[in-house]
Amino acid sequence: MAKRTTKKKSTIKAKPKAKLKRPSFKLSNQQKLIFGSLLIILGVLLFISFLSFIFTGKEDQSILSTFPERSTEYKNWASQLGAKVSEFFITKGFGIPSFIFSGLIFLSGIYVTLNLKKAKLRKHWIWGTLIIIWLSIFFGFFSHKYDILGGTIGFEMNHFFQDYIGKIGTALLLLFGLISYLAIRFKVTGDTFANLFKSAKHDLKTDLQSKDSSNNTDAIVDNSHSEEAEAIKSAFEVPLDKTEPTISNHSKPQPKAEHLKMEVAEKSEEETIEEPELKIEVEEAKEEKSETDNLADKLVEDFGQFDPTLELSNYQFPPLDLLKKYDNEGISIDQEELEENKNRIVETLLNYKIGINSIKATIGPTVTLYEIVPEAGIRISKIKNLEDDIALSLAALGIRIIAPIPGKGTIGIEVPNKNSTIVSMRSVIASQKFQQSKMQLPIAFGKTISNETFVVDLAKMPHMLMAGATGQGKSVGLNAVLTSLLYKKHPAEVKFVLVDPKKVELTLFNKIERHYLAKLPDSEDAIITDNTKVINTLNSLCIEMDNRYEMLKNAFCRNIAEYNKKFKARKLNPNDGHQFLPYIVLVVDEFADLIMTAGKEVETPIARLAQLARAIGIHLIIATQRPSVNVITGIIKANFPARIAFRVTSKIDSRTILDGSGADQLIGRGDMLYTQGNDLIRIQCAFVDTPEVEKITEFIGSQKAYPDAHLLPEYVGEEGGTNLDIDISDRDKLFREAAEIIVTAQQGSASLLQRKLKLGYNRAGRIIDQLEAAGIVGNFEGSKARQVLVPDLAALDQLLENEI
Ligand SMILES: Nc1ncnc2c1ncn2[C@@H]1O[C@H](COP(=O)(O)OP(=O)(O)OP(=O)(O)O)[C@@H](O)[C@H]1O
Repeated sequence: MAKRTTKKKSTIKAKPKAKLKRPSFKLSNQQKLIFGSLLIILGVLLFISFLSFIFTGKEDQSILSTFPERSTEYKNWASQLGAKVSEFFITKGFGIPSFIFSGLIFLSGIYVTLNLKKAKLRKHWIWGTLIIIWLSIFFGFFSHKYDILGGTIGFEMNHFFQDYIGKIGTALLLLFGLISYLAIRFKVTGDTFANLFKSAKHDLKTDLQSKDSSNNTDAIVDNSHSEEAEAIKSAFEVPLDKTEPTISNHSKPQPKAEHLKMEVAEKSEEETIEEPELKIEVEEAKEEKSETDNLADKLVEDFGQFDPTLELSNYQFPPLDLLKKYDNEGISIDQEELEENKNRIVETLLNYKIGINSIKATIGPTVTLYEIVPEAGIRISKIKNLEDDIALSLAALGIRIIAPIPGKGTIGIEVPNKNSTIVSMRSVIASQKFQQSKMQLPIAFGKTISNETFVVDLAKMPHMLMAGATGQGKSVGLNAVLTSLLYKKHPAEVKFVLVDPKKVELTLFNKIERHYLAKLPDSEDAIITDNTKVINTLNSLCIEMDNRYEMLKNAFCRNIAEYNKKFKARKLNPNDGHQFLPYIVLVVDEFADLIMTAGKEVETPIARLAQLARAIGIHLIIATQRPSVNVITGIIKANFPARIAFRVTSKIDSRTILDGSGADQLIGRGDMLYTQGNDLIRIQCAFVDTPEVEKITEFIGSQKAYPDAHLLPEYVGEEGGTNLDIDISDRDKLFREAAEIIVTAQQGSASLLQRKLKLGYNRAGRIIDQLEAAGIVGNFEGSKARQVLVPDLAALDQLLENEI
C-alpha cells in the first residue's frame, strides 16, 4: 500500500511538469527551413556589415545620427542598417570579436534547417559568448590605439579589472581564463604540456644528432652539402652499386612512415571525439515510439508498473530465525592435523621419489585442500596414479586428487577434516552473496572448499541432475534448493511442481500449496506421488510450454525475463491473453523409480521440456539414487548440463553422472561435486533439517494465500479426446465454454482457446473442429482465423438449444 501512495504522489507531481514542457513551440519541417534560412541570411548580412564597418565605419559615423533617413548615403555594404548594427555591436559592444556573433547566428540557421541537436548549438552559443567576452577584454589593452578592437564593453571591462588588480593582474586573469577554457573545452591537462615539452625536447635532440651526423658526413664526403655535388654523386653511385639505392630508399621513407603514424593517431582521436555524436543520432531514432508504447507509458504513468505481487501484497518472506544455528559452525583450524597431513603427504610422495617445491593448505568445512607444486620434471599422471597410496598412508576416506588444478598449475589433494563442520542453511541464506544476488532463481547450495558461499542461478543452469547413493544428502540438497527459492522469491514469481514417488520427502511442502505449488486442474493433491499422474503433469507442462512460447511469439520476446518486463511495463494487453508468467520449477525426487514404471512415457516429455523449456521459465531438477545409464539416458544427460553428485558407490556411477570419477571419493553427508559442463567444484551442501522446513512452510502457509494452487493446463490423454463428429454427446466438455469465448471474441482461432482455456494444441484443434461441425465457426481458411458464424451469445444460446 505504501508503495502505491508514493507512486501516486510522483505521478501527481510529474503531470504539471509534463504539461509545462508541452508549450515549447515545435516547428514543422517547412517552418524550420524558412526560419533557418532567415538566420543564415542574417548571419551573412551581419558578417558583411561588420566587415565593411572596418573600412567604412569612420566615414559613416558622422551620418549615423540621421538614421533612419532614406536620402542619406551610407558607405557600409549593408547600408544604413548595416552601419547602425555594426556601430552597435563593434563600437559600442564587443569590438572585432562581434564577428563571432554573426558566425553563431549563421550556425544557428544551419542547425535549425538541418534539424540538428539543440544541445550542441546551445554549447556553441555559451562557448562563443565566453570567447567574445574574453577577446574583447583582451583587446581592451589596445583600445586606446584601435578602439574598434575591443569595443566599448571590452575597454570598460578591461579598465574595470585594471582599476582593481592592475594591468598584470588583468593579464594573468585572462591567462587563467584561457587555461580554464583549454582544460574544459579540449580536455587539456598537465600531462599534455609535459608531453609537449618532452616531444619538443626529443625533436631538439634528434635535430642536434642529425646535425652532428651530417657534420660528420660533411667531414668525410666533401661537398656533399651542395645539391649539385649530391646529384653528381648519385649519378655515379647508382650504376656502381645496386644495393646503395635500396639503402637510400629505405632511409628516405622512414620519416614518411612516422608522419603517417602521427596522422593515424590524430585521425583516430578525431574519430573518438565524433563518436558520441553518432551515438546520439542512433538513440534519437530509438526514441520514436509506437502508439502502443505511448499507451503503455501513459498506463504506467497513471497506475505505475504492473505489480505481480499485488494480490498478496502483504506477504511476508520467512525470517532467518526459522533456520537453526549450529554450535559446530565455523571452521576451527587444527594446526596439528594440518602439520600431520602435510608431513604424511610429503613423505608418501618422497617414497615414490616425487619431490615437492611448496605446499599450501586451504581449509574448507569438510575437506582441506593441499596445493602442491612438484619439483620440475615430475609427471602429473604419476601423482594421479598414487591416489590410493596417498589415501592409505593418510588413513583417510574421501581423498581426491586434482591434477592439475584448472587454471592454477598446481596439484591439489583434498583430505577430509577429522572434525567436519556443518554448513547451516541459515549461514548461506544470510550471506551477502545470496542476499544481494540479482539472479533470477538464486540457489545457495552451501560452501566451497575455500569456505565461500556458493550461489548459482537455476535459470542459467537451466536444468539440474542430482545423483547420489541413499543417505548421502540428496533430499537435504533438494530442500536446500527449495528453501533458497522460498527465501528469495515471492509466491507470484515462482511455482513448484513437486513429484515425490517416495511419498514422504516433500510432503511438508503441502502447506504452501496455495502459495507456491502448481497442479493439474482436476487433481486434489498438489504433490504428485502417483506415477500415472506424473505423465499427465509432464504433458501438461509441455502444453504450458507451448502456450508460453505462443505468448512470447505474440509479444516479440525471446525469453520469459523480457516478456515479464514488457508485461510489467504494461506493453502487453491482458485481453490478448497475456499474463505475468511465474517461473515453474519441476522437482522430481527419485527419477529412477519413474523411469522403471513409466519408461518412455516419462522420458519423452522430460526430454522435450529439457530441450525447449529454458527460455520460457520452466526448469527441471531431477534427483536419482541410481545414476545408471538406463535411468539417465543419453538424451536426458545431454539436456542437463548442470549436475550434482553426492557420494556414489562406484566409479561407473560417478562417470555416468559427472562424466568422470570423483563422486565415489566423496565422504557423504552433503559432500558434493557440482559441474556446469566444465570444472568440478567441491561443495559442502548446506544442511536444512526437516523441522526447519516445517517451520518455514508453516510460516508461509499461515499467511493469506491465492484461492487455489497455480493451475496447469488440462491434459487429456490420447484416449480421453473426442473424434471429429457431429454427435452432440461426444463433444468436449469445454465445448460450450469454448463456443462462448469464440463468439465473444468473434475470432475463430485454436490458439485463442489454448490461451483462454489453457489447453493443448490438439485439444483446442479438436474443439474448433466440433465448433465447425456445429456451425459456429466457418471452414478452415489456411493461415487466416476461421469466420465466426454466430453474431452474439444470445444467438449461440438459441443455436445450441435448437440442437437438443
Ligand atoms: N549437508 C549436510 N550436512 C550434514 N549432514 C547431512 C547433510 N546432508 C545430509 N546429511 C545427513 O545425511 C542424512 C541423510 O540425508 P538425506 O536424507 O538427504 O539422504 P538421501 O540421499 O536423500 O537419502 P535417500 O535417498 O535414502 O532419501 C541426513 O539425515 C543427515 O544426517
